[in-house]
Amino acid sequence: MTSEELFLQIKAKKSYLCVGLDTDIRKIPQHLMAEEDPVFAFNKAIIDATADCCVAYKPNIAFYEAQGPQGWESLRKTLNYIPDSHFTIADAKRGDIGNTSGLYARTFFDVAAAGLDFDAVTVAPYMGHDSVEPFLEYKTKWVILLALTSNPGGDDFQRLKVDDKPLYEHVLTTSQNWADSDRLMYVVGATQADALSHIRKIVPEHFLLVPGVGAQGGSLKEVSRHGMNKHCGLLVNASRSILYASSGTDFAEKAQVEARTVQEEMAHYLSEFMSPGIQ
Ligand SMILES: O=c1ccn([C@@H]2O[C@H](COP(=O)(O)O)[C@@H](O)[C@H]2O)c(=O)[nH]1
Repeated sequence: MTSEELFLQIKAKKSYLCVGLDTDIRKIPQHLMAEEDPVFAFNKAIIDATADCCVAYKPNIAFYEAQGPQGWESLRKTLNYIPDSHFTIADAKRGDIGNTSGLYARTFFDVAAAGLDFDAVTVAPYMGHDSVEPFLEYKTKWVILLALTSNPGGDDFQRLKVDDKPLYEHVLTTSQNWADSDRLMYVVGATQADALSHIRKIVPEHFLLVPGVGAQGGSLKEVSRHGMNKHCGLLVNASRSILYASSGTDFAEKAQVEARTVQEEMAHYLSEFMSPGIQ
């Protein structure tokens, strides 16, 4: 999917919500455990309930890998079920020496390899340009580099000063010099909203993937105020607050209510903070 197509979806739905499919087999409502593939049954119901409210889905690969071969199969079925209109992100946080990164890229981008065809994958930047290039070789795909993450330990290294600038700033500026840097997005945690205005000056056009609203307590309003650009430029992720809004048979209904509430708030911010605003 191109960024123009993504922006069209954002405008049509008045939403920049990414639903995180962090499906924990231990949290799936009991009645689904009798299904042949409980994880897929859960995801299917969540996708049916939330597709109108969001523009992207982000399965976190850890939740599927932890289930072994069955988990990879649930992931493949889930990805195939997501409507083509939605941007898909493999939150895998990969990155290794070049030839190994090449295999990670194949895993998530080449349908003939592992049966997966994501639009984007999250990548850790700290092994440098040759660890990221193999992902960027897929010319229709996106790489989402970790810049300033939402967790408390994110500050341990990412805000350390190197040549008077925080390390995350070097990630942003150095990666801008790489080939195909127009197909980079960046992860910035919602809990790091104080840094967003500064980050926007460094990468004014790029999309930011912003996890950390909902369960982690980040403010959607502050993220939108400081992070939005004229093409919205934000994908704000919520996982647990939507997936586990209820643990009963009404889980999908409650997930829809939660996703709709976030979408309505987003519609408001698109009018307020996106210049010239959305009609
Ligand atoms: O900085 C980061 C990078 C990734 N994540 C991931 O996003 C979701 C957040 O889940 P919630 O339940 O909405 O808190 C999860 O998959 C994380 O691994 C992040 O939180 N922060």
